[in-house]
Amino acid sequence: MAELHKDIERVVLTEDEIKEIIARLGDQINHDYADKNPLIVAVLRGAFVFTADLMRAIKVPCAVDFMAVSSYGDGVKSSGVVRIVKDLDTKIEGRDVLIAEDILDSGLTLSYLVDLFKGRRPRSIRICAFAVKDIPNHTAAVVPDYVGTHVPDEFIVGYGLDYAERYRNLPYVGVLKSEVYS
Ligand SMILES: O=P(O)(O)OC[C@H]1O[C@H](OP(=O)(O)OP(=O)(O)O)[C@H](O)[C@@H]1O
Ligand code: HPA
Ligand SMILES: [Mg+2]
Repeated sequence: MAELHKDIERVVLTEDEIKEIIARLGDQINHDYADKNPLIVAVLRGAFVFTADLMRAIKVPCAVDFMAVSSYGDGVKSSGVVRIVKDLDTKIEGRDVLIAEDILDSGLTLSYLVDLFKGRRPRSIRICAFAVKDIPNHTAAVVPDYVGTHVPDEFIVGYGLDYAERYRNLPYVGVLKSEVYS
């Protein structure tokens, strides 16, 4: 277990727990895409760590492309507006698209991307979310096809997830001490 960063209140997912999640998601995807050649779309920046691990657990032929969007900026709350920073380079018409996302929180980012991609006429479109935040009395507009784990309704960092671009490099997921952002 890596040494705990001084800004982390507590660990939510250890490195070992993350490994188990990746192995399970890989098994599910390998089963469901056995005769397919999916295009994995990593949603940058947050999903780059998760996607790199997930790709190595996927044994079927697959390709990867990157879509960079941003809605949180340097804060802990969504701005409510999803900004495209970088679009895909791949034409997705007729492709089996699998979106790899680090976290589904308000659901705004994923519902925006699904709507955008649907207009490009892929053969299928599915979502693999590493973490889904359990927000009381909130029903997200999208339901992922593959869910790594559920996380509590707190701002978390690590394993690709940032606060103001920091902490993405932590190998575990943890809750940030509130004094860091308040
Ligand atoms: O469900 P939502 O409320 O839309 O939140 C989830 C999105 O927010 C984060 O991205 P962010 O905008 O912080 O960009 P980043 O990936 O570059 O950190 C995260 O990586 C997801 O993409
Ligand atoms: O809890 C979170 N942490 C980091 N980035 C995020 N983007 C949405 N929710 C979160
Ligand atoms: Mg972010």
